[in-house]
Amino acid sequence: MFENMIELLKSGPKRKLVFTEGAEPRILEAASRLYRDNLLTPVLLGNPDEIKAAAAAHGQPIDGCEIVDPLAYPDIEAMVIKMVEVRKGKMTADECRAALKKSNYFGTMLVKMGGADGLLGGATYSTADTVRPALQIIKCKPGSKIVSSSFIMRRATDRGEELYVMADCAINLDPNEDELVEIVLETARTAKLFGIDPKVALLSYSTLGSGKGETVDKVRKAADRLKAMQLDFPVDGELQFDAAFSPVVAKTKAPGSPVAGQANTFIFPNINAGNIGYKIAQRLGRFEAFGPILQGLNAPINDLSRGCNADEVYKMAIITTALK
Ligand SMILES: CC(C)(COP(=O)(O)OP(=O)(O)OC[C@H]1O[C@@H](n2cnc3c(N)ncnc32)[C@H](O)[C@@H]1OP(=O)(O)O)[C@@H](O)C(=O)NCCC(=O)NCCS
Ligand SMILES: CC(=O)OP(=O)(O)O
Repeated sequence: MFENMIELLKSGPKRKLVFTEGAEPRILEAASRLYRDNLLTPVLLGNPDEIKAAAAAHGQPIDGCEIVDPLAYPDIEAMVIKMVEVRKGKMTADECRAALKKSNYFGTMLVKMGGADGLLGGATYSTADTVRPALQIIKCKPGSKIVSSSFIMRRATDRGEELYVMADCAINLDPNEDELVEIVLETARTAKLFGIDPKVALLSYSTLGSGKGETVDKVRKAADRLKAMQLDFPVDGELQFDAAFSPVVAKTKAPGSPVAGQANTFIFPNINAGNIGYKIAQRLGRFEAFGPILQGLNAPINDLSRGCNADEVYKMAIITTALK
């Protein structure tokens, strides 16, 4: 799954990736490995003395990394001026100056001003605190109305690698019908970037009318709209997870569906279902979970789960930088 991305990063000019939590041991381990493997130039944010002390304490050489201290940045006033302009009257210069003391806002502005190619944060920051500066400063790419997210779920088996996509498990709390349609289109695009041929199931507690309720209606209406589009991948819904996944159950619950029993891209009706669902697959099903990979954003900025390990940071850094 990573071979093409690694090849791309090794062969092209070195891209710079900002890490907002520069002194965090998992970040230091991943940054050291990313530089050693000649994949990218890590930009570690924080106090240089603290970062160097943490790197030494954990035996991580970081000679190839850049260290930038938001509290001692020489061009901070230019950054404040740009941030006030981008926030369009929503933040004063003093508010921007205060926000830029924090590495989540500083790192996002560094990307906005072209000082780095992308950003990866969230090893200690919550998702909301990692993503909010990106929503406010980087904003949606042309043609997108919302930023959403997906997880690539991977598990090695005797028969090779199992790959699935799950969305939106991290950003939109309760997407409406329009937002669900956009999440499906963006998630199918993400699936293709990872070499997955998407077969998309819009999940619910009901299969094709077996249950009733407003949330079922929302999912079915979104699925009906998608089915009416000329898409180059199959979509169906509303489907329960067993009907979407199991060919045996699909025969009973959704015979004739182009997706039921073979879905590989699962769209949840809300963030409760999505976040719980992907973590169950990760912890009970022993899937590796790569994400949340942000979709619809104007620059490559990604979040980590606070439960991530150094290897997951390493892989998310590759994904973030390669997908620029
Ligand atoms: C993403 C999130 C932080 C945004 O919430 P928020 O900061 O309260 O949002 P606000 O309504 O104040 O909006 C802040 C800005 O972001 C924009 N925004 C909010 N949600 C957005 C979305 N889904 N897509 C694009 N822009 C969005 C708003 O338009 C606003 O922009 P503006 O300030 O330029 O007008 C919130 O939806 C959230 O907490 N999501 C769940 C995160 C989480 O806990 N996940 C579970 C663990 S992964
Ligand atoms: C994606 C996610 O759930 O993040 P965290 O575990 O940090 O809340």
